Amino acid sequence: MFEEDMEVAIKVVVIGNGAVGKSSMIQRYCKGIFTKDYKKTIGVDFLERQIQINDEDVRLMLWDTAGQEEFDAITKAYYRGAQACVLVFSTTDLESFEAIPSWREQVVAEVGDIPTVLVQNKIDLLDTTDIKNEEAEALAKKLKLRFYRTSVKEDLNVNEVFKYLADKYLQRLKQQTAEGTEAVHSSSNKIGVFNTAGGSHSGQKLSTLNGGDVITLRPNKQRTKKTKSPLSSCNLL
Ligand SMILES: Nc1nc2c(ncn2[C@@H]2O[C@H](COP(=O)(O)OP(=O)(O)OP(=O)(O)O)[C@@H](O)[C@H]2O)c(=O)[nH]1
Repeated sequence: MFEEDMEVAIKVVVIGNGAVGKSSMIQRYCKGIFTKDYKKTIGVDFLERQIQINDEDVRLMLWDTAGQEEFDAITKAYYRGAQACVLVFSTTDLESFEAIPSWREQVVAEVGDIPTVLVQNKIDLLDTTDIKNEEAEALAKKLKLRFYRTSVKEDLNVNEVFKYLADKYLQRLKQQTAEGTEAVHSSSNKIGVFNTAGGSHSGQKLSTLNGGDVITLRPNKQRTKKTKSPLSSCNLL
């Protein structure tokens, strides 16, 4: 479907109140680890992982935004250019559940209706929850979002969340391609393909990564035919 040697890169923002497990989820997915310590995210972190969806190489760039209000101004800027979104609340934090509609509104206001999932994390602690299953499901239905229950601690359903998003994103991309849409977009909230040549993004300008104004499609000269370990492409930037 896509030209050979093209690589699809998707900027995914992981959003939700503080301490719901956003950083842990990204670490689990990209590095395969879980730590009990809570270290509040300051501003924004970014990890990446490469996966294959139907023989297509997809690079997921996972942006970890702080859930704390004091970082609002910084994190808002990082929504720009997001192409998929994980909205997370915690099984043990009713407020984080109640905050989901406003997080969703904020995302839609910044980047439009991008592929999004609703995630209830920490389901290993279901015994202590004040959030009823039916309520969570009703919210997902109301927001028209796929709903996953995860335990980052037990490594439950984390892969599924990101696979679903990548799938959904590719479907939309293919649909646009089939409709003859240009793959170069001038608006940050449209679907596009990043030029990922160069491997790590640390040298790139943030304006490009952030969905600055232009997302271009170019050959990725660094791509090899070798099969990579899924965890080998994780870089902490
Ligand atoms: N029991 C349990 N604890 C978890 C799970 N996921 C994360 N935690 C713990 O929850 C705490 C907060 O996790 P973080 O990943 O730092 O939360 P965050 O959402 O990134 O927090 P901010 O950076 O403040 O936005 C940590 O102590 C984690 O170890 C889980 O699935 N189960």
